[in-house]
Amino acid sequence: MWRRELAVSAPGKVILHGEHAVVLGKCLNSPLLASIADEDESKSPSVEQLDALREFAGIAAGASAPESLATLAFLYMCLAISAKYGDVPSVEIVVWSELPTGAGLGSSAAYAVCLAAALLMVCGAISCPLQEGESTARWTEEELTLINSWAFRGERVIHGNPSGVDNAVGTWGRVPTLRILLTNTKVPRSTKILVAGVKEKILKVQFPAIMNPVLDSIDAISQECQSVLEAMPANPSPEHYPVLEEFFDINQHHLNVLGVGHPSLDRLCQVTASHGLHSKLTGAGGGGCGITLLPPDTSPLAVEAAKQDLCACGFECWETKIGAPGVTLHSCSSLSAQVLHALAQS
Ligand SMILES: Nc1ncnc2c1ncn2[C@@H]1O[C@H](COP(=O)(O)OP(=O)(O)OP(=O)(O)O)[C@@H](O)[C@H]1O
Ligand SMILES: C[C@@](O)(CCO)CC(=O)[O-]
Ligand SMILES: [Mg+2]
Repeated sequence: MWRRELAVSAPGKVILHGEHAVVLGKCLNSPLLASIADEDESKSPSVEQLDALREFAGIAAGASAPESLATLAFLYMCLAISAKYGDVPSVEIVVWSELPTGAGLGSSAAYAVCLAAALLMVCGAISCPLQEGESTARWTEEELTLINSWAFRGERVIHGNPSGVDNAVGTWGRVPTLRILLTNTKVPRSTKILVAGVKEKILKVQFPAIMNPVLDSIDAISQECQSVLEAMPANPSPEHYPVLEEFFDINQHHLNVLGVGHPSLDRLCQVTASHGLHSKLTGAGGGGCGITLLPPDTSPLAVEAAKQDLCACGFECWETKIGAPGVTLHSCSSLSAQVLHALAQS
């Protein structure tokens, strides 16, 4: 029997500005996202399709356990891709994530992007770009667009009403820009429920006039932040940062107004502020992760002290840079021992 082992990876994401506003039609100014809006089949899967799959898999309506949503997304993608491009051959799929799931870092989109790429490749809808002897390879722009559109549909299963931002980052990646501290409050939350809560709040009779200006302001912050980042040189100097820090502070307050804050995130912001650093939640909020901007002149001692205080709150933090390549195909022989070990345990 012909047998080949391949690995597909996709990055998670950190949203600087625009979470929630993007679901409500703001901030969609990137050509990547325009391609999502143009996607004819972006309304699928239908409610009926999902009901039928739930019945088939014995998953109760409204079930939100991670396994149920992951299974449903897999079943939908596998069947819909088979129906459109020809049968998915017999495959064994092992999934493992280095990202914390349900914490605001786009784990659901990374999962959907990897599944889309793997399923489309095994049924021949996209090529297998890895040549003999290569350790990694990426797909063509046209193939990435197809991967992204199927990942978006997978996201719809897990998340209900995704904007498409997370799967676009998982597919195309992002160039490195800023140094940040990424903190996981470890407070679990569901993106689906938080996004639905914001929608409900905005639709209340008296609220549109109150909430729409908040969304407009978040949109303006995203646009201004983009202008500042575009004007920044590769090695930015400290004077570019005060305005970015103010954007963080203002947006964090706005997100609290939308109802997606959490006491753990307030604590995170207070702790970092006591070391002169500015933070905001990232992703859907309600717990999960926060990001702290680290300007180039931040003293290493201040970063260390902030990390210690955050860990003392029971949080976990990493110093990192925003930026990663998008979905990538790897030969199994090139995977690190740590990844191979994790896959063997999955
Ligand atoms: N490695 C994985 N294996 C299986 N399912 C996964 C995996 N990673 C994520 N998921 C699915 O994604 C769900 C979490 O998605 P959710 O959108 O709530 O959080 P997130 O994507 O981590 O954060 P955000 O959407 O705010 O960036 C899980 O409940 C599970 O169904
Ligand atoms: C809250 C949200 O804006 C970001 C989740 O990472 C949802 C989305 O864009 O789909
Ligand atoms: Mg998600």
